[in-house]
Amino acid sequence: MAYRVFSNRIVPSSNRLSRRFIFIFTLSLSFTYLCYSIIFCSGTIMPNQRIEEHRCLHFKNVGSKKLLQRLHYCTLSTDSKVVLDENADSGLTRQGANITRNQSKHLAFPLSFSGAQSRNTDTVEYRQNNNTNSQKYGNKKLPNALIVGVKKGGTRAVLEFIRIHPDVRAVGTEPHFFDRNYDKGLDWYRGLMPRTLDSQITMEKTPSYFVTREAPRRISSMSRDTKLIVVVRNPVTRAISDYTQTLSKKPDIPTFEELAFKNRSQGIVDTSWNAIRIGMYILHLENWLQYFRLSQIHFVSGERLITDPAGEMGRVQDFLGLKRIITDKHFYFNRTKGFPCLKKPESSSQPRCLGKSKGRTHVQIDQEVIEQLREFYKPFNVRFYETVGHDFRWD
Ligand SMILES: Nc1ncnc2c1ncn2[C@@H]1O[C@H](COP(=O)(O)OS(=O)(=O)O)[C@@H](OP(=O)(O)O)[C@H]1O
Repeated sequence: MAYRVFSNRIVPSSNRLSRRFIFIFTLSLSFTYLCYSIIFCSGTIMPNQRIEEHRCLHFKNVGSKKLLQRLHYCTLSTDSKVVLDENADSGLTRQGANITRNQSKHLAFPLSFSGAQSRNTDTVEYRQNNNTNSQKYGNKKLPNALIVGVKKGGTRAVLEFIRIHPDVRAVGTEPHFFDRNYDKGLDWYRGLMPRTLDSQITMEKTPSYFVTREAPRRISSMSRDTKLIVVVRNPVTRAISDYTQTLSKKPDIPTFEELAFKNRSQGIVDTSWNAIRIGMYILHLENWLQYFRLSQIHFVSGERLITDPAGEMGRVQDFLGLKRIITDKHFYFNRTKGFPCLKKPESSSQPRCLGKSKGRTHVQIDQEVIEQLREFYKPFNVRFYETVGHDFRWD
C-alpha cells in the first residue's frame, strides 16, 4: 500500500483519493442546488414576495393599529387586500349603532358577539385555497356572472360575501367596462380578471350597468349565457341613500326635496334626476329582457341581505350553480356597525365589515316627501313584482 507523509501524519493515498472525491461531490451538489434555486425559485417565489410587499406598501401611511390589522390581510392574499380596501374605512361608527335598533328586530341570525369571537377557520381556508390556486394557476377569463345593479342596493355586500366561496373569483374594483370603458375592448376587460380554474366562476360588479341602455346588448354579445345578479332595494330608501352619498362628496347641492320634485305641491316627481330614475326598476328591466331570459337574472333583496344574509347568499349560490358553502356560520351581526359582517378569519384579527361608505346614516327627509315618493313608485313596483314573480313588499 502506498503512503504519503501528510503534515506530521502518514495518510494512505486511497484515503486521499476518497477525500478528494467527497470534496468534488459536495461541490457539485452545492452547485446543482444553487442552479436549481436560481432557475425555479427566482421565477416564482421571489417576484410573488415582491408583489406582496408592493401591495402592502399601500398601507404605509395609516395608523399602527390599522396597519397591523391590514398587514395580517396583506400576507393572506390579493383579494383580502381588496376586502381590506373596503374595510379600510370600516370604522365602527355611531351611525351604525343607530341603525342597529331598527334592523336588529328583523334578524334571522344570532345577534351576538360571541359568534363573532368564535374562530372561523373555514372562511380563511376557503379564501386561502381559492387564492393560492388562482394566483399561480388558471387563466384570465371573461366573467360568467355579473352583479349589474342597482347602485346603493347592497352590491358590495353581495360581491364580498360570494367571493369567500372557493369556486368564485372576483375583481374587487368596479371595471365599468360595459358603460364607460367599452371602447377599450374585451382583451382589456379580460386582463382585469383574476386567474381562474375551469371549475371556478369569474365575477365582477358594476352597479351602473343596470341603468345603462347599451349594457344588456353589449353583455349579451360577450356571452348570451352570462348570469346576471341585481340587488334591489326599496326605491325610496335607495334614492335617499344615493343622495346621502352625493351630499357627502358635494355638501353644496340642493336639498333632496328640491331635486326630487319638478313641482312638489302638485306632486310632480323629477324622473330625470338619476336618484329617482334608477329606482324605476321595471323600465330598466324591460331593456334587459330584450336580450336575456328572466331565468338568467337573479334578484337579491337588499333588505333581506341585511336581515338574513345567509338566506340570500344561499339563493345566490343556487343561482350560480354553486354548492351551498356560504352559510350562517360565516356571518355575525356587528351591533356597532349595525350590519352583518363576515366573521373574523383568525382570533387575532378584526372582523371584516364593509367600509364606512356602506351603512351611512341617511339624511333626514320629511315624512310627507317619503309618502309622495312611495306613491310615485307604487305602479312601477307592482309591475316589477309581476314581471319577476316576487313581491319585495316595499309598498
Ligand atoms: N353587510 C352590509 N354591510 C354594510 N352595508 C350593507 C350590508 N348589506 C347591505 N348593505 C347596504 O349596502 C348599501 C350600499 O350598497 P352598494 O354596495 O350597492 O353601494 S354602491 O352602489 O356600490 O355604492 C348600504 O346602503 P346605505 O345603508 O344607504 O349606506 C347598506 O345599506
